[in-house]
Amino acid sequence: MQATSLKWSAFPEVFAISIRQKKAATSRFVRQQQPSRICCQATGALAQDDYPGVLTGLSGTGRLGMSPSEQRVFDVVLKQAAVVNRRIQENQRLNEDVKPESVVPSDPLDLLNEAYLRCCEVCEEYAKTFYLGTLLMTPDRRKAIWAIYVWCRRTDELVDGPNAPHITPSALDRWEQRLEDIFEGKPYDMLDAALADTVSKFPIDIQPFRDMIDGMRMDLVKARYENFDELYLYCYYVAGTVGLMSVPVMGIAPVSNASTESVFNAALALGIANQLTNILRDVGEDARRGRIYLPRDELAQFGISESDVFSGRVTDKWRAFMKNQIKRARMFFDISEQGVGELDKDSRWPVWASLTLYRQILDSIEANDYNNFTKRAYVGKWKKFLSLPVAYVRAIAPPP
Ligand SMILES: CC(C)=CCC/C(C)=C/CC/C(C)=C/CC/C(C)=C/[C@@H]1[C@@H](COP(=O)(O)OP(=O)(O)O)[C@]1(C)CC/C=C(\C)CC/C=C(\C)CCC=C(C)C
Repeated sequence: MQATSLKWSAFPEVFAISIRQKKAATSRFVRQQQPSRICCQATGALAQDDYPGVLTGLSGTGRLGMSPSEQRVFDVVLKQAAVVNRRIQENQRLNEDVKPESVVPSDPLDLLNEAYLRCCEVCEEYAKTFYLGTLLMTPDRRKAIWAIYVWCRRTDELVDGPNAPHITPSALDRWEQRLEDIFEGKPYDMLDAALADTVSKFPIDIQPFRDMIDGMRMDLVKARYENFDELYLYCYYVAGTVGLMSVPVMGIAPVSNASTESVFNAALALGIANQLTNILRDVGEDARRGRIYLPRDELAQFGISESDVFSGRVTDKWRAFMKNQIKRARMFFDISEQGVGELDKDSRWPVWASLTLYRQILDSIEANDYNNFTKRAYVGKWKKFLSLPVAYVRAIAPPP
């Protein structure tokens, strides 16, 4: 495919992204109608015993003992689960066996076809492994995931892309207005049109999208995190939201007995785990941009100052600090693993694949003797390649 460049007319100053070139619900969710059982993620401490909520996983303890950030996020999780549960009830009332209908009408000139094709190309270009995983999903689902991916990528590029220095809060306000328009069925461009179509077909709520934009706002003004609670909120904004956006599309296995809330909770945990891993991998790179995405109080507990982070020396204190951070990221991966098997069977492979690959980055940081200042932790091609069949085997196992 040939490389072309697509400028966004609405945001010419923001960035250009390079591209190589109804029915009611589309997912069938069968839920156990029982009170929500959500884990709370006690964010302050690091020892396993100090995480009363985290390790209870899918049968956790609700609001009790939650930090302010957790409560904020917990409310969004409940709202997302309610949206999905409402759709299930509607479907049951209609007594329909709802089957996904092709989101692409048969008209060969249809712009929607083209819109999804572009989303597909962006996804293939920027996230090859993940793109391969999506090919296993049903056509409707993969198109929807591509559309969500593209919106997330564009949002992230606003603060991380080449035009990031020119981004102002008002540009983000305009981006949010555009989001509202998408949800009202008034897309601004082709890529927006794909998302507008997606959100009209799947029970997806706007809140995680708004929250991701809030995360970008946060990134514009904030370069330090006092404690893990602050960092947790940031991770939710920029990555936990992705999990919440994805579950309504991926669907929950009809044979699953887990509550909708617990599956959303696992998805949230996977986003947090991925973002924490990203942060730990990129400490040196971020420091060179004057940023430290590490809890300041925990650095202090280990006798590490800001200037130590900027000087980038791997000391025993640093190794000890990093061990704890890696342990926390792994806990979030562990929670998320409990939810993957509950997803619809066609959706599990890309999730297992991305989970396995991201998790291995933590191993690679350890293998680099915790030098995340000058050595980039990465998963080699062969390891990546081998992870795919392993993920596949896990994906075909029935829900626990
Ligand atoms: C199947 C699957 C993995 C679906 C998610 C697809 C999707 C919509 C991805 C959007 C990713 C994106 C562009 C997010 C923007 C913000 C951002 C950059 C977040 C970081 C991702 C990695 O980014 P980057 O490309 O910069 O990384 P590299 O430097 O190239 O390594 C994040 C770290 C967050 C990504 C978060 C997720 C993919 C959430 C995953 C959770 C689910 C899919 C839910 C699964 C469900 C259960 C029940 C566990």
